[in-house]
Amino acid sequence: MSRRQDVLAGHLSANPAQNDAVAPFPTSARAHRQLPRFDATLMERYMDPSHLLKEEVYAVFREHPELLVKELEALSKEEHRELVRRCLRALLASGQSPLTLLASDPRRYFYLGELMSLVDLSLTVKMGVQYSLWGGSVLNLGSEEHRRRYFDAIDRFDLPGCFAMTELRHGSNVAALQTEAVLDVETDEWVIHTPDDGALKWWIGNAAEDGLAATVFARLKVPAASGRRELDDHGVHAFVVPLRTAPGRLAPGVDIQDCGYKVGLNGVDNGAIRFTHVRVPRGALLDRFASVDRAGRYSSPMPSAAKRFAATLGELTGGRVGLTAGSLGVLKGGLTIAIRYSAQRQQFGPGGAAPEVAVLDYPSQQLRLLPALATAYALTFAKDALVDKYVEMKRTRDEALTADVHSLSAGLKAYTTGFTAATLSVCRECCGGHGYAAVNRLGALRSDHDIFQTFEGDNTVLLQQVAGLLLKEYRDSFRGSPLAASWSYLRAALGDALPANPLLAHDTTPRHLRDPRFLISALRHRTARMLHTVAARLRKHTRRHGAFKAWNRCLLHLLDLARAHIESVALESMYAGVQRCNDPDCRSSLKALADLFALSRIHADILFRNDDYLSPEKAKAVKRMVESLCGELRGVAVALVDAFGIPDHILRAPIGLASAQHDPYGEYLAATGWET
Ligand SMILES: Cc1cc2nc3c(=O)[nH]c(=O)nc-3n(C[C@H](O)[C@H](O)[C@H](O)COP(=O)(O)OP(=O)(O)OC[C@H]3O[C@@H](n4cnc5c(N)ncnc54)[C@H](O)[C@@H]3O)c2cc1C
Repeated sequence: MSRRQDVLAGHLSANPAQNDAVAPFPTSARAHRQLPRFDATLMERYMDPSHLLKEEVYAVFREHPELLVKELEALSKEEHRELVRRCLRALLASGQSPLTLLASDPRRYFYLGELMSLVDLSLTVKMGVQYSLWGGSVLNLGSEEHRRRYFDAIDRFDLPGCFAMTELRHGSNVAALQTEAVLDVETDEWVIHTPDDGALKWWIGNAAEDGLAATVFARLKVPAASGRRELDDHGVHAFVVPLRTAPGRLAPGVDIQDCGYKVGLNGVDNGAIRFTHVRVPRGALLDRFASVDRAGRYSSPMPSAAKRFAATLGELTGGRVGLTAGSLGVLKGGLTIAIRYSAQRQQFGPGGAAPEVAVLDYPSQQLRLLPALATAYALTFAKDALVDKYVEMKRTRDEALTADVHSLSAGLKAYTTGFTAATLSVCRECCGGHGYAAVNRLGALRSDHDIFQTFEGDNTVLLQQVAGLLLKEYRDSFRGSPLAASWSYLRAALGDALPANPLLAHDTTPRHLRDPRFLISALRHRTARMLHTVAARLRKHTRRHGAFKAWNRCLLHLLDLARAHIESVALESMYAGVQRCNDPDCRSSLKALADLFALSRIHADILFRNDDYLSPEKAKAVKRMVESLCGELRGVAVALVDAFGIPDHILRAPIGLASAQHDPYGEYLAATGWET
């Protein structure tokens, strides 16, 4: 035995599972109740009523296996971009019309984005740019005339386009953008101009190679109403501007540079754009919220510039809903790979004739993967509820619902993408060394997905918008205004923002700990308490330091508040989903997942102890219950990821395939070039 093996052997014998010769299974101290087995197909149908679309679009890739490359990161950016174009064209040729879906059946549109995320995230993002952003801006910010002119060509990808908002110097602070659109009243044209390098449009998807046109966000300037020589600056508005006169040929006054290789998503052609006095007709202004007449007079149906700006950005919520769905697709893929692999990967055992233990039997592995699985389910229910609200908002144009969807889409996008990014690293670690092989995809998924936390609203900035809206609702609640649907729980909870009653704070019985009424009210209590205290802190600091400084003094508290709110909303969506499920076996697993989601959040947040909402014994009981639920769910964990219904030809990671459950290493050996 070499010295290295010797040291290793010494280390191994200290492993409690190895030493526990009497009862090696389960590997945790307690035996767990077993959840009833359920039919994974039934669960899939329950979770995913649109599975027919899944079969339809995944069939395209079964018929064209050449579109499914194993190691996308080995392609040059040019090869990868070409592959993405071919995938998109194959989808369109199969009869999909993404922009039509976005306009008339958003549920299916968002689902399509989620489905494409495991084909190739570059494809999801390319489609997001083309349809949610470029198409969405024309649809939602333009008039009927704009829609008539561009809709079909965008849908067919005959008019690839961009959403050119971000500049070199400003991303999150959209109001500070510097690109100009000045009206030349004599020629009745806008002059689009980049005043300095800080205003170069940067990171613009579809710009480097394909984009023929773009929705450009620029400061609208018209001759001053007073008739003086200077211009009135009405702030940032959206304009349709041609970028190329034909593929490969830039329009006059337009310069574009490729943003080059990125950390991921190299199948998307991001570019930087300079405009030098580019002239477009006055009708190029997307004029749903503001228009300018032939004489150069500006008017807007909105009561204030701030409201107009908010309405303009608010119309772009569809992109965030799409990113939430795409991020969930990746989360489900990562968990499918890690959980299936962990269920068949064996390391160590009690010795003798007993087999080695599957790594998923170790409580440490369970604690890393199963609360994450519970979260994936909770966020799926929350996303479905958001999509329903989005559909309803589009139908009714109700103002309160619009505010609700705006805030929920911002919060869920931030929470989901942050959670997925963190969980992909956990999944990689849980697969050990083989998780690091490119062919097993976790690395590429992690790199490609990472930027979901930043684009279409940086997560830290988005969470602040959620906190801001919560505070507004809080203030309104004192004025007796009705609360929007997602916040309505706060009215009851605000009265309950004081420490819990001592009897409840000490109840450690399993029945109580797994009672949805307790779990929902615990998360509600936390949000209400945070809201109450941060509102008081803000009031105090604002008097002394002014609003901007006061906000930033409370910033961490505000971010916690927004996350707490999203967790409350997700839990309530999930319990509603548990109740709707008719199959008792599926329902038992869903209920266990919901309980685990809630209890793991309570366990992780010291506020519940600081607040005496939980006594010390109850906090320990919560921890034990989290571990116990992980043990219970272990038996159905593989079925729960099978129910995500990701076909092997789409998942492609050899260690995570359904077929690898019968032959753990066969696919992997074949993928790495070994004959078996
Ligand atoms: C691959 C890729 C594709 C993209 N595609 C497009 C596209 O097609 N069209 C487009 O217009 N843009 C696009 N973008 C740009 C993207 O939308 C911006 O990067 C994003 O909005 C963030 O802006 P920023 O980069 O200026 O970051 P910044 O706002 O400068 O953020 C930097 C850091 O500061 C923090 N921060 C900023 N403000 C605050 C605050 N108030 N409080 C606390 N912290 C704060 C952020 O959390 C972050 O950590 C893309 C970017 C990438 C990388």
